[in-house]
Parts: sequence; C-alpha cells; structure tokens
Amino acid sequence: MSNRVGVLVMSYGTPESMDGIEEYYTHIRRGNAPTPELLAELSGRYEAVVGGVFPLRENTNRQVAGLQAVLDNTQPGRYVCYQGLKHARPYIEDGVSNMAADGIRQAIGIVLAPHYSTMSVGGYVLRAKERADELGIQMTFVESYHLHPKLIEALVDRVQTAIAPFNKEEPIKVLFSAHSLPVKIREVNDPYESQLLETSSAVAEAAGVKDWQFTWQSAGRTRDPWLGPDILETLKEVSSAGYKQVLAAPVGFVSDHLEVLYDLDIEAQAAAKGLDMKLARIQMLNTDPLYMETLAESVIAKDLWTQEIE
Ligand SMILES: CC1=C(CCC(=O)O)c2cc3nc(cc4[nH]c(cc5[nH]c(cc1n2)c(C)c5CCC(=O)O)c(CCC(=O)O)c4C)C(CCC(=O)O)=C3C
Ligand SMILES: [Fe+2]
Repeated sequence: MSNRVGVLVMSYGTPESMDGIEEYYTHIRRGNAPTPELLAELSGRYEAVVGGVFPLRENTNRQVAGLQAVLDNTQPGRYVCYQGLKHARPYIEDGVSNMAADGIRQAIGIVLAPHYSTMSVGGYVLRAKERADELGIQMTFVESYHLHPKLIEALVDRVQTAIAPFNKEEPIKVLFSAHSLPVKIREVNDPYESQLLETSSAVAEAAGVKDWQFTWQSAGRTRDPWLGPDILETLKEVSSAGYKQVLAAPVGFVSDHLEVLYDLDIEAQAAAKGLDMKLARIQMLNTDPLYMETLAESVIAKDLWTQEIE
C-alpha cells in the first residue's frame, strides 16, 4: 500500500498516428464507426496540421511531466501523476487501474481544460469515479480553475504579446473563444458558458482590452443545434462593422490542439483573408510555468480540503 496521492491528469486525447483516427473517431461517436465521408474529412484535417506525424500527444506528456515537477518541488514524494484520456489510450479507466496497481488508495483528478461542463469535465469525472469506486480508491476532483490568478496572468501575458504588433491607431477586436457544445446544456443550468465569460472578462480587464466579444468554435457534426455564433460568422460580422484587425484568444483550450491548429489557424485564417482582415492568435499555454503552477496549486488545494473533511 502507498501513502502517496495519485493525481489523474485527464484530457480529451488525440490519435497516435493517422492509422489510429478511425478507432479514435469511433470512440468519440460512442462505438458508432464514422461514415467514410466523415472519416476522410477528419483525416484531412489531421493531415493538414500534422502531415502524418503526431506531435500532439507529446504535448500532453510534457504537461503531465511539468505538473509532476512542480508537485515534487512543493511537496516531495507526496504526489504521483498518471494520465487518463477520454477517447484514446491510456483511457481514463486505465489511468485509475494503473494507480491501483501501484497501491495508490487516495487520488485527485484534474482535467486539462479549465471550464466545467456536464458534457466535458462532468463526463471525465463520472468515468474516473466509477473505476475508482470499483478498485477501492478514494477519489476527489478539481472541477474547474477558470479564475485561478496564475491562469489569468498567463493568458493576459499572451494577449498582450500577441496584440503588440497590431496598429493601435485602428480598431482591434479581441475574440475569446471555446469549443461549442449542444444548446441543450442550457436546460441543466450548466456553468460552462458563465465560466467562459468570467475568464474572458477577467483577462480582458487585466490586459486593458476594452473591445472584445466571446464567440464559439469547432461545433460538432451532429443534428443537434450547437451554441453559436461560430467564429466564422463572427468574423463576417466584425468585418461588416469595419474592423481590419482581430486577435483570437481561444481560452477554452490549453494546448496546440486540432481545434486551434486547424479550425483557427487554417479555417478561420482563410476566412479572415477572404474578408481582407488581419487575424492573429495568442500562443497556447502548453507547459507555461504559470499554467503548471495553476494545476499544481489546484491539486494541492483539493488535497488539503480532502484531508479537512476526513
Ligand atoms: C467541450 C469539448 C472540448 C473542450 C474540453 C475538453 O478538452 O474536454 C473538446 C476538446 C477536444 N476535442 C477534440 C477532438 C474531437 N472532438 C470531436 C467531437 C466532439 N467534441 C465535443 C466536445 C469537446 N471537445 C463534443 C460534444 C463532440 C461531439 C461528439 C459527438 O458526436 O457526440 C471530434 C469528432 C469530429 C468533430 O466533430 O470535429 C474530434 C476529432 C480534441 C483533440 C483534438 C486533437 O487531436 O488535438 C480536443 C482537445
Ligand atoms: Fe471535441
């Protein structure tokens, strides 16, 4: 038995190679294989971004290693990180089983996404909790950290850096964005939208940005209506209002994911070009030290709280 605390670091997951896309997409679609058209379309997006080589996963590995390093510095020997992915191996359940195999009895889960939704973080938590209950691991979760001062500081730095080269004599629109979700989340009073607006306004205020709006991106390909407006529509609107300079700040994502590298850097960029607008985007957090500290402090705070109620 181990008195160390397991830290299950969860994220969406990305395929390991072009060959893995079909299995990955089938998992996202709850076991229903995609049509050849859908598969070709998704493969095309990955091909455009990674050209057949997959560095996206290494990003997550580096984030987990970065978090482990901060935790080791703060409380040597207390925490040991494991990975658990929603739609790729090692799956969330594998991560929990790996902890149990190492004799871990207490664990904390955290997701590499700052905002809580029943459809995102809520799903990760349910899956981890179910396996932890089966294996007798006592597990608690960091549900969101969207206003952590160090997260906000890191995002403010990135907005200020990315906006610096713009022409300050002309209007600049900052577009904060996040992954859309089906409109039906509103029926359950989901905190996702309000948390995203809170992050956006905290960053805008601290960065001295007055001209901003929030918009959605990367809506799924289902018949359900998804939250809008989508960034492609918003770009048209902003262009009609006379703007020539736009900064995209996808605060709902923390890594260089397909949604950023394709949906923004290729698709939205082409749309902006067609509208004769300059579009830049903030750098993603990836292993930014302030982000690593945000994760570590959120885990430690949850650990203290868990000990408190025992
Ligand atoms: C809320 C949310 C986040 C942010 C929070 C979090 O991170 O959890 C997120 C992140 C991500 N989503 C990702 C990839 C994909 N998501 C898809 C589809 C979907 N996402 C959804 C939700 C979210 N997704 C939903 C409700 C669907 C429809 C599923 C259905 O049909 O029921 C599809 C299918 C094709 C398509 O629709 O585009 C893909 C390929 C990648 C990895 C990309 C890479 O490899 O870097 C990442 C980080
Ligand atoms: Fe997704």
